[in-house]
Amino acid sequence: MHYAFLTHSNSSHHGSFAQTAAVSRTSRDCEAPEKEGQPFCLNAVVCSADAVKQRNLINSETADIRGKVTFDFKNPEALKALTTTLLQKDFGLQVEIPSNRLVPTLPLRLNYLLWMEDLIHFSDKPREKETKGVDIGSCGASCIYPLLATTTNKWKILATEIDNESVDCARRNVARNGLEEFITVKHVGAGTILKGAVDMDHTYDFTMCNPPFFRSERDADSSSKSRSNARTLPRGGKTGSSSEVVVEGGEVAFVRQMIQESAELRDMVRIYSTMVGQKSSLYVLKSELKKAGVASSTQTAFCQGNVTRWGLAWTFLPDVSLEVVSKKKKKEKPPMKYVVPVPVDPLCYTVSTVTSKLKAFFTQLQIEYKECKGNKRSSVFEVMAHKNTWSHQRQKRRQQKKYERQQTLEGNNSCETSVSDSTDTRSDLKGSGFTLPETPSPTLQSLSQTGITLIKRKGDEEYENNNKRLKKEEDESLQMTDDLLDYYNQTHNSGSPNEGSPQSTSQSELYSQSVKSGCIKMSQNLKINESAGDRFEENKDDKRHTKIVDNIHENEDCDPTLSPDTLQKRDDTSEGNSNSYLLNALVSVCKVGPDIVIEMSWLEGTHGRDAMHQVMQYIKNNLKIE
Ligand SMILES: C[S@@+](CC[C@H](N)C(=O)[O-])C[C@H]1O[C@@H](n2cnc3c(N)ncnc32)[C@H](O)[C@@H]1O
Repeated sequence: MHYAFLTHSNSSHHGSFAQTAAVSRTSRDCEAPEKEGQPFCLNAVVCSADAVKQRNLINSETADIRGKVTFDFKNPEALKALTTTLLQKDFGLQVEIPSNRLVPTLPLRLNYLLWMEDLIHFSDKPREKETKGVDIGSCGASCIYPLLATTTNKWKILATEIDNESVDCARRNVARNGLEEFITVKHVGAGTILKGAVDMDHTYDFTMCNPPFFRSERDADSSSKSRSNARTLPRGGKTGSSSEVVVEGGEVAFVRQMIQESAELRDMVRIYSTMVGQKSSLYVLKSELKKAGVASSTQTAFCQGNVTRWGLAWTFLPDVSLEVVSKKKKKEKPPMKYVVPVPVDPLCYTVSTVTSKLKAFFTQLQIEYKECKGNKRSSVFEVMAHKNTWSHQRQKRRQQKKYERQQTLEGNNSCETSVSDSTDTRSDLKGSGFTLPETPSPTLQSLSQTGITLIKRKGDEEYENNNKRLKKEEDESLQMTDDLLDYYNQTHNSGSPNEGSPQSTSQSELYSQSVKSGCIKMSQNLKINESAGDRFEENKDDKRHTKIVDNIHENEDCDPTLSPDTLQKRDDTSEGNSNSYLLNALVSVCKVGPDIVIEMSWLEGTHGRDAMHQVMQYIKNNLKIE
């Protein structure tokens, strides 16, 4: 007989619970594909379940026609025997569970504890201090959370419970495992959740709670009509007394009271948390948290097989950033990495030097940043950008130069037809007989932006070469624009361009021809790159290609003669509104062996990961340590 054991595979920094943890499925379930987004992977750890057999968990009547024996998950006695067997086998715990009490399913309990571990870890609690927590009103008869938490982490737990019978049984379970030094079981009155439970002379690292979810016996009955039709019936049998799972007002009322009491206790506890049984409750409770004025909060989903529960945590301490924990876990793709090159003076090659440079860039680019962590070996920031300040850098610089030049001219020249801006220059030039191509530069601009920052793909030589050539040609052509303007300004200031010398005509013709041929070449290149892009995207990501093409069109509208301000305004308006982030990412600077590595993990943003790539490119281009 083989059982599928769940192994936690996506968590945890300390690697505790890396051991096989619990059984929750039959071997038949094990063959079923995992649910999408499920944070656990089912490692089919094959184990001989002699102990399970010995305790008659296997109902031979449930053997199918091929003689395959299955586990009877509907049978509360079988569930109880399974849980106690696993606690013994995997954690060395001897646990008694009375027949009329809740049988804890281990994967869910472990999920919650692992999340708690992560929260504590990221809350930067000093390592040397022992971890003290409270298992509020949910120690139950088994005292499951305190037993697991102390066995695996040596945390000290105050476990509270209102039910007399459960309190007695929980105390026996603690004593049976010799854990009195770590766990205190406290009998509390029903009217209080936190205030009457915690010791006012102490501070705690966390509180946790698996509250009664239901407001009535009827709700608790899985076969009742109150259950939505969209939900499949639970596979497991019902265990537990109504006093354990039912509370007036259901979980929302229970947790609401908990939040209100936490607002009074505030900093006495670093992180408050609770499990939530229904997703709909989360929305209500999150607004309660807002009302209570918490400093930060986070939520997560515990997915195990068919059952999903949610975790909600909050803090009143401003230095505990819970959002970062959930965001860190949310990131689906590996972070972007950049190994900072060693400078001439290796003494400057430190995390703090790189960190200060990054802070300066963020300030310069108007990217908000919040330092989450900082020490000699690493620093972590959460960065938020509302607008794109890093694109069009070259264009903006060039525009700025032109402006400055024109301003100098205006200062020097009282001529009526002085150049006021590049658009005027264009029309003046037209009138003057110079042939300025109608809109050469939009194409160039579009190439500048699409070709360089958007079309670029790793590893495709043809692509890289095209981009390099585009960049070179663009530089040349734009340089010519500047030269032409210079030339025009010179001739214009010294008289009418119509009176230009043969030299001026030949220069303008030369210019016009080169720009034209540049444009033709570039449109060809654009096509080449587009088709290379097509090939690249064919089996990959159609959206990406659409995006490239969209950007080409968007950029074709771009007038190179726009003022730097107008350019910026255009960036601002095209890049989303003030309520949404264009980019929200985590940036870290870490010492990894001899290297200093900058990592960027995308969290969210209206422009996807492109914005993060662009900011990283900006850093690469500009980071000079000396
Ligand atoms: C859903 S059970 C959870 C039991 C156990 N922690 C587990 O996860 O299996 C909820 C428990 O909270 C207890 N409880 C309900 N209200 C309480 C309160 N105000 N203070 C303390 N315990 C309470 C119930 O008696 C019950 O044992």
